[in-house]
Amino acid sequence: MKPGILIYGMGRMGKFFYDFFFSRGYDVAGYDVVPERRTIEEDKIESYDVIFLCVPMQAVGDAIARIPRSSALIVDISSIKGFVLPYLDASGFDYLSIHPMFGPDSEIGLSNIIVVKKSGRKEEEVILEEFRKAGAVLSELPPEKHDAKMAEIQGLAHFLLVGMAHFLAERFDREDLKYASPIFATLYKLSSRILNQDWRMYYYIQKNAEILRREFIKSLADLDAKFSDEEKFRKLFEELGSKFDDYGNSTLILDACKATWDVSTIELLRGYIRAVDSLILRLLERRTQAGRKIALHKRDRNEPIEIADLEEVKIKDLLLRTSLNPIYVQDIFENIMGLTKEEEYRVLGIKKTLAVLGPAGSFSEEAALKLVGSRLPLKYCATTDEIIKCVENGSADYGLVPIENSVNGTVISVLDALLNHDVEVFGETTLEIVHCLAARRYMPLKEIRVVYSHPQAIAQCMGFINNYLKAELRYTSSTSDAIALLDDYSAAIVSENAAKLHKLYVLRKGIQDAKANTTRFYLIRKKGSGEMRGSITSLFFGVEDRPGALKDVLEVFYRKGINMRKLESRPARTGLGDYVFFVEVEKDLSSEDLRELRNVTTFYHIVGVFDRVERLDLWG
Ligand SMILES: NC(=O)C1=CN([C@@H]2O[C@H](COP(=O)(O)OP(=O)(O)OC[C@H]3O[C@@H](n4cnc5c(N)ncnc54)[C@H](O)[C@@H]3O)[C@@H](O)[C@H]2O)C=CC1
Ligand SMILES: O=C(O)C(=O)Cc1ccc(O)cc1
Repeated sequence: MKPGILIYGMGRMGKFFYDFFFSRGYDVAGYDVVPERRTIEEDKIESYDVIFLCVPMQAVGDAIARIPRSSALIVDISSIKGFVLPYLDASGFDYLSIHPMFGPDSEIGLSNIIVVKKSGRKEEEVILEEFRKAGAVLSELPPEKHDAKMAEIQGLAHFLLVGMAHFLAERFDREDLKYASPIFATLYKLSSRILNQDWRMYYYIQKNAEILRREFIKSLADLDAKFSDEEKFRKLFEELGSKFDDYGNSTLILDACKATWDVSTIELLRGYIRAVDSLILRLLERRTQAGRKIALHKRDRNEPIEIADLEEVKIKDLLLRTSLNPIYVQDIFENIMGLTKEEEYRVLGIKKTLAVLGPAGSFSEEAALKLVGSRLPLKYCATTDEIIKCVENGSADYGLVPIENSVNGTVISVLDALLNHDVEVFGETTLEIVHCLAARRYMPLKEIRVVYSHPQAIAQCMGFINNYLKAELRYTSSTSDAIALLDDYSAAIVSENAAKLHKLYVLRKGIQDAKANTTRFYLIRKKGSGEMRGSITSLFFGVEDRPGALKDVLEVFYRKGINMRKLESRPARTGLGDYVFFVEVEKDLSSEDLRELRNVTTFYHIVGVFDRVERLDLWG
């Protein structure tokens, strides 16, 4: 069970952690002295398992005194521990003290988090693991060492930046930025970033750095002397250069380079866009490079290369942080993730494909994505016969074929093809079929003049059509044809997946008459390409043309207490009245079962032994 999380103090960091946990599916609430920032009132605080204390450092004593006593775990995120831990120690609460080494507008996945004190509570590990999963690097420092390190890391850095701004304030103005170099522009931006935040936190950071700051000022004076002497200067550069050698090719510099431009004319704006595009390209290369490393790392640990749920969370996270059109942003990032994944498949030598009934946006694709996330390239086929042939001839490793629908019954063509091709069933999955009425724009139902769709989809939605629409019905041979024909006064009946893919507006969802409309799919592979294992067996068999022949077979199942889930008869194609039977039984048939079957059939052919599959195991 995920712990319920209360954010106490909904300012900059509070809002950050609220969004962070919210997008990961936690029950999160916010409380603040400012009533408009609250999502709950004070009397509900007690019901949360974890309280993130996100008030300013000077308010910690007061805040902790006001929090109703409970068994909640407090999480302290303050910048300087010496000022706040005494209050937490005296409070009687269990607490976890961490220092997120990033501001609210930074990326947690590129950041460090220092763990300063742990209480040993189990909620602690859940939270820390969530940070790790997001990509943060966790390290540990006890409180005193933490504060000493922060004097160096933040105290000195902020001092230098504010010092530079202070010194230049009278002699430098914005206009001069047109002369800026990348290094200057970066420093200038960092000073502005600090100076435009609440001064109190920076004051506490400096208060913690007072002694070090004095030492630093003294060392600057010594340095001045070294800077005036060529030999001393050379020596200093060489010594320090060999110690500080992590320069790399920082994108901060790349960013600052063009960001100093005064982008007021159209030519400069065009140039600016070119620079941004090239920056995006460099970043995409880096993302792919990182993906490549992750893929190799995961292969060594025998882990699946991508977890689809994690991608969804990543995209949700991004959408929370932008006011750009979410449909485009989602699309762009799905593509970016696809790009990285393609690279991962390439480095790992994964060429496996899963053949499904296309085109993109089909129900079959939806079922496939449930099984493989986007870990496996899909091959879109025009017919189920094509899928089965692709699997048989090796041009696809796996296939997904619909075997029955709760409304329309067995898919006969698939059944027949399974008997006649060298493929085997190694799993099954089901998909709830939900039809949507979708259009190119939002419109009231009465404005729709034409509805396009596949005859089967229209047949499944006649109740809704008769009750709510006054539109002409036009049949198309596929969902994509229906979508291609749309204009501003027509709608199409399509899956939600297809509506999303084609950026259509979903006017109504779930318009099918039978509210439980489920399709069952078989996962197939080339015959003999894997172990046959599972609790369900599918088989064809033939019987002699005499009374009671089928009964004898069914009796074998009956006698052995083997439950039958499906029975179909198909013409044997050897003459009128000759039949082949297809059954699914709930057992992995033993050699003894098969021996008995042999006695009562003219032939039998096992198509598969399998279980229900939730995720397709790529490494198996
Ligand atoms: N801003 C930053 O870059 C970072 C801040 N931190 C730490 O995070 C903590 C919070 O900082 P920010 O989010 O920047 O502050 P902030 O000033 O943006 O937000 C503080 C929030 O707490 C509320 N508040 C004040 N007193 C309160 C009280 N007694 N009870 C309830 N709510 C109260 C305020 O109304 C405000 O909404 C500080 O301990 C800071 O050192 C840590 C890392 C980075
Ligand atoms: O972005 C930076 O470099 C910061 O320094 C932001 C920051 C401010 C306060 C903290 O306690 C941690 C990080």
